[in-house]
Amino acid sequence: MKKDLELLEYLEGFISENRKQRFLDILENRTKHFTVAVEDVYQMHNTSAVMRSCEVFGIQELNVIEQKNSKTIDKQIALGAEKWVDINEYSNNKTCIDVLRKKGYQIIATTPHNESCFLHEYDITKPTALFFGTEKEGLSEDVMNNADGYLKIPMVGFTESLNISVSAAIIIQDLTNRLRNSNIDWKLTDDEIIEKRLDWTRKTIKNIDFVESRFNNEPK
Ligand SMILES: C[S@@+](CC[C@H](N)C(=O)[O-])C[C@H]1O[C@@H](n2cnc3c(N)ncnc32)[C@H](O)[C@@H]1O
Repeated sequence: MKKDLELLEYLEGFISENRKQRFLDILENRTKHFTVAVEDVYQMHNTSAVMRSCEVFGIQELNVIEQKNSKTIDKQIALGAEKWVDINEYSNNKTCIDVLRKKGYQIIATTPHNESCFLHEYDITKPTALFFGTEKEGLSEDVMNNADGYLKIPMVGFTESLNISVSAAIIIQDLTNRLRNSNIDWKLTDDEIIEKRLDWTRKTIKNIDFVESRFNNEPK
């Protein structure tokens, strides 16, 4: 971590004060208390729109399960969000569930069908991984059967469901808003903040490889 801090200090010399401050301000609002997982969402624009909502509302990690398709991100829809959100990719839904459980998340399947919990009644105390499914089939049986709970946005119209990215935006906005107004310890740790500052600063400097090699070759 000491070396990371020295490197960060060095690299921050190559970006503006405004940029540095913007990173700090945004990181103040980032959280890993909630994470989002999308399962086999073959339409790239939907995954990209979900990622954009994660970025805008401060969710730092997006988990992408792709058992059937290869490309997941449409950069024209993501509008650069892919640069600031961490994407964890999985080729298997069970692995994704296992990894997230080990990290301490409860697995919550979002679904228009199951009425076990309405969005506004959801207890936000525990770290939660929110799973979203495809337009046609929704979430797989694997995820539905392994979930610790189900979450539903109440609907009063004729149509059976919302679009995945619309439902993700509604759920993420509601839950992160409640989180920010709670006493829950939801912020990134100091070490996580340093790691992201380093990552984002690296992504901002054009000739980063050259700049970093100069730091590494300097006598310490
Ligand atoms: C178009 S819906 C899938 C509909 C699919 N025919 C089904 O039976 O689940 C796509 C995804 O959006 C989310 N979703 C849609 N409407 C929702 C609602 N009212 N509450 C919670 N999630 C919803 C779920 O993650 C769902 O898997």
